[in-house]
Amino acid sequence: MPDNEDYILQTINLSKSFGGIKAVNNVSFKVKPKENLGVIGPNGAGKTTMFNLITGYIPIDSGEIIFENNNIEKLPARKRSLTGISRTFQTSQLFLDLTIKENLFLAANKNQNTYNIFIPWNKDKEKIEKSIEIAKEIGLYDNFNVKAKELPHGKRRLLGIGQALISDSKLLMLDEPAAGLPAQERNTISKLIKKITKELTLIIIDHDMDIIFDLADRVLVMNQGEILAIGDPEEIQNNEEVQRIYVGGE
Ligand SMILES: Nc1ncnc2c1ncn2[C@@H]1O[C@H](COP(=O)(O)OP(=O)(O)OP(=O)(O)O)[C@@H](O)[C@H]1O
Repeated sequence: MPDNEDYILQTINLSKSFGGIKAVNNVSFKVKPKENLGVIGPNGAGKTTMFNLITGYIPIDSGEIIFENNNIEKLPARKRSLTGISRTFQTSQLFLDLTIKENLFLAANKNQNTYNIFIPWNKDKEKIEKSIEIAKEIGLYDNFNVKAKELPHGKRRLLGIGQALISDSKLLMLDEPAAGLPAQERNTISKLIKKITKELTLIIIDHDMDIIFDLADRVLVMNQGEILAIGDPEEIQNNEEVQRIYVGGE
């Protein structure tokens, strides 16, 4: 059995109910450093709730979350993000009236105070350079001074990923980054994710199996709050129980 040190993230019997619904029920899994873990499952399976529990956006009912050998389940969301966990949301969290430059700069400053809007642009050379570097990485440097609201949907998603990336995250958690985008843009996002996660650990939720099977080293399948299966992409594609829950589905 490998030591805990071999894992960047571990959940142990993680559970959360909403009223009578067991949204996440005794979920235990481990993620290795730099691994890409895909998370799939039908609507309502508990995928986003699991993200919310790991990132601290909602409190757990019971269980443990261990990140780099430290229990983090009692830390508030902001402190978890400071340990190196960052995420995107299904719906955009951008400041639409601000430019790409400003959105990235604010995200870079979240260590001081979650999105401190009073930090003047031009005062922090290091963070400006980081914002430029990330804008180039996500392919948006040409739009650096364009307001987020003027960007098409696909570019907004890229900016959301840029915001998550800018804070030196070790574990990047992406919740349906390509949902609702046309095939070509999904492809662009998928390529970008592949490029940026070479040195990072990734957990990605998506309904697009092409994206998941292309990016993931392992795939975790959730159903009705529980883990139905976890394994390498081929194993999961051939798993009869997994096939059954998708029959007539997505
Ligand atoms: N804040 C909440 N209050 C009440 N019920 C909730 C809440 N959040 C989630 N649920 C319920 O918990 C269950 C799991 O929902 P969750 O959003 O985690 O599923 P999901 O797998 O992410 O689904 P989708 O693929 O549609 O995003 C569902 O039955 C959902 O209705």
